[in-house]
Amino acid sequence: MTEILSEETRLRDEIVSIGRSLFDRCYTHGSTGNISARLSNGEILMTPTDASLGNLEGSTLSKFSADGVHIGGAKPTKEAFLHQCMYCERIEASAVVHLHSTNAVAVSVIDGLDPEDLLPPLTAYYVMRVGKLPLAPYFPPGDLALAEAVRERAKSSAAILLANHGPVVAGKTLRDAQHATEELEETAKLFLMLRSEKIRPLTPMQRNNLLQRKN
Ligand SMILES: O=C(CO)COP(=O)(O)O
Ligand SMILES: [Zn+2]
Repeated sequence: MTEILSEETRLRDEIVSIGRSLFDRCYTHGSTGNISARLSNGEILMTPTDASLGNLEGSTLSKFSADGVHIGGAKPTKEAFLHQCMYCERIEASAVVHLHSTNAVAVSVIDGLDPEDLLPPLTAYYVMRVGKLPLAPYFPPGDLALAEAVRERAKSSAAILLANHGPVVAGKTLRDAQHATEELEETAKLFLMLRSEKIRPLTPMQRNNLLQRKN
């Protein structure tokens, strides 16, 4: 019991500090984005709806039971079901980060990219932290159909880009999810910078080699 309580306290603190760090560095703005963390007993902490990630309070985070019932804290993010769908499909995950990071959102509105894998393997860290980035079709924020579209794609990818909206990323830890989301955003920025250049992404062999190592 004491162990669970201290794990929960640590995760509450970490959600607050990661939210502040992402917000302060403009990875999301206003009241956009949400963060969640799954405890080892299956309970899930989530950021409240309409909260700024720059200004969260550990004590008011929303809490869900392992079977998905809201059992405490403020009214949860409208994307609660989307986070739950990620956890259902990514059994290794104990954290999910969703942002409206500008460059990733820009990529999410470009027509004609491969919806199974939007970005080329520009760098080793992109392959190591993100790997593959499918597009989920547009549905309004908080719509159950959006969460279902994400669930489908989460079977084969821990990072998904929501069309005309933003990225959602699952990680083994909050730090992993944060770092993967940042890597995704920076790679989207590089991709946009290089759109008119002739580029030389990593080769399939270089990519596969990294995917086997993963660290
Ligand atoms: O990013 C968001 C919706 O997609 C923010 O919604 P919430 O304020 O409900 O978390
Ligand atoms: Zn959103």
